[in-house]
Amino acid sequence: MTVSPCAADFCVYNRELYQFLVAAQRKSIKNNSTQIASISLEINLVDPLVVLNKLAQPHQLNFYWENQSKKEAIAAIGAVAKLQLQGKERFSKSEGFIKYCLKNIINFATTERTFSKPLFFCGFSFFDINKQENYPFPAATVFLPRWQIAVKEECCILVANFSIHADVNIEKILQILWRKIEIIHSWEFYSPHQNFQEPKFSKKSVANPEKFKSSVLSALETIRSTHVSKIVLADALDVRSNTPFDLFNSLHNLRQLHPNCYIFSTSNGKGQNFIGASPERLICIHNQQLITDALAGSAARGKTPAEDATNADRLLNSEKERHEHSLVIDFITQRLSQLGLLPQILPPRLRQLSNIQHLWTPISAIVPDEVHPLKIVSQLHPTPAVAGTAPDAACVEIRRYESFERGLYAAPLGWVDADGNCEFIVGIRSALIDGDRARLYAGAGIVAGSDPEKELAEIQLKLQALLKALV
Ligand SMILES: C=C(O[C@H]1C=CC=C(C(=O)O)[C@@H]1O)C(=O)O
Repeated sequence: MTVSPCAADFCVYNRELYQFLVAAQRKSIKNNSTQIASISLEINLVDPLVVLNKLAQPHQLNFYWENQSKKEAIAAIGAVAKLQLQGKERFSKSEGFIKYCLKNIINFATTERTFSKPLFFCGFSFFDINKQENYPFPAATVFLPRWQIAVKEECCILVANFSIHADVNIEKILQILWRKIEIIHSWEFYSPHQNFQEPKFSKKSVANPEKFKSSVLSALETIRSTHVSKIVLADALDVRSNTPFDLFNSLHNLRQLHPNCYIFSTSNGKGQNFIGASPERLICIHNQQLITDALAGSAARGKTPAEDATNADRLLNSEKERHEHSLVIDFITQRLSQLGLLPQILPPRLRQLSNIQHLWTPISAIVPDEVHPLKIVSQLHPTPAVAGTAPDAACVEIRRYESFERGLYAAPLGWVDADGNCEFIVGIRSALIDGDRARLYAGAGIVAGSDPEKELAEIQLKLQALLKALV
């Protein structure tokens, strides 16, 4: 067996770690409560997606997150603590659960680097309650993973979380830890291959194109005759493959095809996964500095630089697209102000993706200590970018027009740490994968002046970008 320099360094920690775990066990016995020992170590550089692929078991919860522009990727595998629930109070109950867990976490950190603390991974559904009885994900899932492997700018940190109580064997925990690091290090030079095969799928739109266009016409009538000024209508595409979908290769394709989107995946521990490549950040808080995106209003990328510039120009100057966009800015600034924050609207710009471009206005604010990230998530979700205006009334229309359960589509997905840092995206451009079946989702904002034909084309463009990655 070859011992890498990094592995040799770990022996230095062995004694300290042993003492740390013994102290955690004493505390657990004294308080008559389970403690969570969270150990963070810098390890050799591995690709978290490779670790996810090799380590994750279908019966475990897991989570994958990647942002190439920030040089960040995280894989979270297994759960030492989890909460799954539904209902109106799902955000506040999730916040309570995280705070409760944090009281029992004791940290052993050998590094102060980014992602050296345990993160709580969260996945919410669009609605408080999923009406489809057998929808495979609950309306809220929060978990503290057993293994968290994160890369930030070429530095790889492993966080291992262990439940400690009177009966655990400390020597065995250390053995499990060192053995796991050894295994993870053996994947150091492993990199996935790009794998764009000719699709062998059968495809079926859940609502056929004619039905979608007629829903747009009805939505326009609602907009004309009521106080609802925007409704985001989505469509779902069901795809069936000859063989089970390969999650790992699909995620790898997504990150190749959409380098400036957030690549994500979350599993329910029962074999179903929800994956995607989202351009939309709901909130990111780093050292109390919050940033959120107003993202709405779309145009295709051009096939030539000249066509691209014309499309961009048309988008920037379209009254209809700017109105659709401004509804999102107004809502976000209003909701942040209601929380006592002072939102600053940054200059508008374009968010240009591989196949589509959007109007984009980042909004920033400082978050006081007492405002938990999930409070902000609950205030912002759903924004008019994915629901409409006013969101509550628009949601009633969405339930009326869409024949499928949105589930995790267009809902908050992300992580929170103990210091109030977090990042949540909106789960758009996404798919629910179940063996050889996938359901792909995409939506478009309908406002006065929307053309059913163009809205359908926008949705198809979004679905195609996702479909291309699935293998
Ligand atoms: C609801 C989706 O996109 C939203 C985000 C950006 C642009 C949008 C639009 O122009 O309609 C949508 O509001 C989706 O892709 O499923």
